[in-house]
Amino acid sequence: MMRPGLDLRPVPFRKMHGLGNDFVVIDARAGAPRVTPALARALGDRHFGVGFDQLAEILDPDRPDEAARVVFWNPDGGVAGACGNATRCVARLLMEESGADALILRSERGPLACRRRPDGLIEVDMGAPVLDWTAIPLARPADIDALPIEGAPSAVGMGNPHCVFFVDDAEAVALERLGPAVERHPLFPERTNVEFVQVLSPGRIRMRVWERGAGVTLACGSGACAAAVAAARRGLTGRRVEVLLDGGALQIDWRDEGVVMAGPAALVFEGRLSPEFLAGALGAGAPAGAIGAEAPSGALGAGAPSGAGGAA
Ligand SMILES: N[C@@H](CCC[C@H](N)C(=O)O)C(=O)O
Repeated sequence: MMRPGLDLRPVPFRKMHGLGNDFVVIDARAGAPRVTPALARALGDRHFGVGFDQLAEILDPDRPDEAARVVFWNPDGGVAGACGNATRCVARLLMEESGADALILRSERGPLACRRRPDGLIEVDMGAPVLDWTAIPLARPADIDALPIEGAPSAVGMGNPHCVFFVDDAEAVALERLGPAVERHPLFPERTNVEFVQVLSPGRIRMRVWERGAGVTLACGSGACAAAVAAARRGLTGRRVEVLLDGGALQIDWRDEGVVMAGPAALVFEGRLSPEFLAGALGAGAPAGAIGAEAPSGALGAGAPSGAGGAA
């Protein structure tokens, strides 16, 4: 039921995916109202909302050489510092909009150079891996190539934390049981994404993933980058690998300039969030500048990072 006197307008959105890692994309450029943690949680509900693994919010750039800023929300209402698959989706949209074959997006972790390859795949330089325990972050000093956790996983940061286990058979891993336990392991003060990796050959790995703030997903771009870095550091693979995920394959190349990921980006549908849904999602109201605010001002709404234990 809509609150009396609340004037909400439908909010356009797109549904996209990269290898089945699915996203709602909201364009909040040009002073359009901002996403709030409450909206992200309501919209992320696959029964009462639209459902997504992440919500990508596109914002105006603050540098002339960049196309846009992008904020990634998890369905728990927290903000993630990186999302490789959603970065490709946003890059595809903005390349189609501008006609360019290359552009720079900025996320919480910094600039991300994106380009469309001749084979149609979208390539993103995800930046250098974070290998310093304080920055991943870990709660205390530890060997990042053999953490003091059963199974001796690796820790790698890609703008978000990842805990990578090497296993003999990725299909046999009890992801739904182990994922949530490792996500909240005390060694990871901001929680962590969890990857289980089976090395198939020096150029190919199989990976299954449990995402922080989202659960089991069909693919994770930053996780594939982290897994490739962890495997190469252990000498199990070269620096160029194909990563086989439940939703398909990503190509990862750990170069001097950064970890470069290539994969598809698909548009599924476009829609509009109804005023009725927005009123229910926003409950007692939204802050100025946010979707559902009665007098949008363009002010930035801020969500707590998923790592800070969820959003307000
Ligand atoms: N699906 C993403 C990663 C999403 C972020 C993650 N859940 C987090 O909280 O860090 C990807 O493709 O990288």
